Amino acid sequence: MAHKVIISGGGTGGHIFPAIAIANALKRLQPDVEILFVGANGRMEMERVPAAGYEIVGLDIQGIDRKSLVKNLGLPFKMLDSLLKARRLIKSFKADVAVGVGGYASGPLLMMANALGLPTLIQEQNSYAGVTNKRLGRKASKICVAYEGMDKFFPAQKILLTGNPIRRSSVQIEGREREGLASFGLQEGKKTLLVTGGSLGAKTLNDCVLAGLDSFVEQDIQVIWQCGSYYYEALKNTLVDRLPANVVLLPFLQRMDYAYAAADFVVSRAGAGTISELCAVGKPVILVPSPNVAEDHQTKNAKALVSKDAAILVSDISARTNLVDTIISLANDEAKCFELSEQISKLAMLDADETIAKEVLKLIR
Ligand SMILES: CC(=O)N[C@H]1[C@@H](OP(=O)(O)OP(=O)(O)OC[C@H]2O[C@@H](n3ccc(=O)[nH]c3=O)[C@H](O)[C@@H]2O)O[C@H](CO)[C@@H](O)[C@@H]1O
Repeated sequence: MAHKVIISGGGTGGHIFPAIAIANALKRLQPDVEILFVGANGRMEMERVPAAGYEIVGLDIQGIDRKSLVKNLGLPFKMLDSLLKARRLIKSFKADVAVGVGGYASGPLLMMANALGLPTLIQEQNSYAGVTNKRLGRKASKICVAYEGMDKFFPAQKILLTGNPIRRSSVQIEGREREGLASFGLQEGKKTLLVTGGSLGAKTLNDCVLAGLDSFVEQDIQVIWQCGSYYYEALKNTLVDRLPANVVLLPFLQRMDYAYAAADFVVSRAGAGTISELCAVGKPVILVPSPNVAEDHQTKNAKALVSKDAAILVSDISARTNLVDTIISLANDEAKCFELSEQISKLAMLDADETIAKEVLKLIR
């Protein structure tokens, strides 16, 4: 009989894309495996997962709103409702195993899977585990992590250092530079910078790029500027008639492989998935960690690289004064670019998707 795997979680690309990478690897290893995704209604996974060819069911669950306590009043009811729906889903799908990748839906789904005695696997992308994953870790059968030292958060005997699963298509850049540049309408032979604010975009990076446009023109640096869907319209309107020809402004990059292939160097938030991809493509990067994430985990992600001379860190608070200068000095420092590229490549863990998929299948057996 075909094995049945439930994969739950989402909220942002940082949780969704690893989940899809695990699903793809499961399918490669065992083509008749049946996979059901469980996400949170209204969140990005409800679009991205079907686009990747998988079925998804949504739970009515949300995170704690730290700004408005009133909005949290309904949370216990939503949690209860989600737990009951998770129970129905696990039973009707006849799941053999549940995988949690973090994000709102993985809490109730994995809690219920544990209560029903199903084996569970957690994939923690960051170098710092959040509250939900720490709690789920106590009962999980296996915990796949991407950074060393995670026994601070999880029982050591359950941990497996696998790296973050990445979509293989997003890092296949060999021989694609010309195609990548052409897809953005950019020229060959010029320095090209990719700016990415993670799956949602980043206001600090957008403000810095906006302020640096004249400098980039002056330095003849081409820019692929992924600003995030939320910020796109306002930026497009601000820049109407004055977006330099060497700058391409986009809300979201459908082809990360093209962007990575075209770029000589990168400025990025320090989301765990983007970092894992940057290790795989070996591009020099300046990381500007988001200060708006739980336990400041992006700074910890970034420092794990900086401690190995594999990235430059500019804090969010100093970015408005320092980032453009740091970009320009890196653009003109070939030796530094070379060193960063060498060091970051050493951290690549390319088979995380299959290693994790094998662990999932082992739990069934
Ligand atoms: C604000 C926030 O909560 N950020 C978190 C979120 O980041 P975020 O959702 O930004 O995720 P990551 O940086 O980990 O990964 C982004 C993913 O989106 C893809 N991508 C991105 C931009 C684009 O235009 N096109 C595209 O396809 C990238 O290729 C990558 O696979 O999850 C990460 C993993 O748990 C965390 O480390 C981050 O702190």
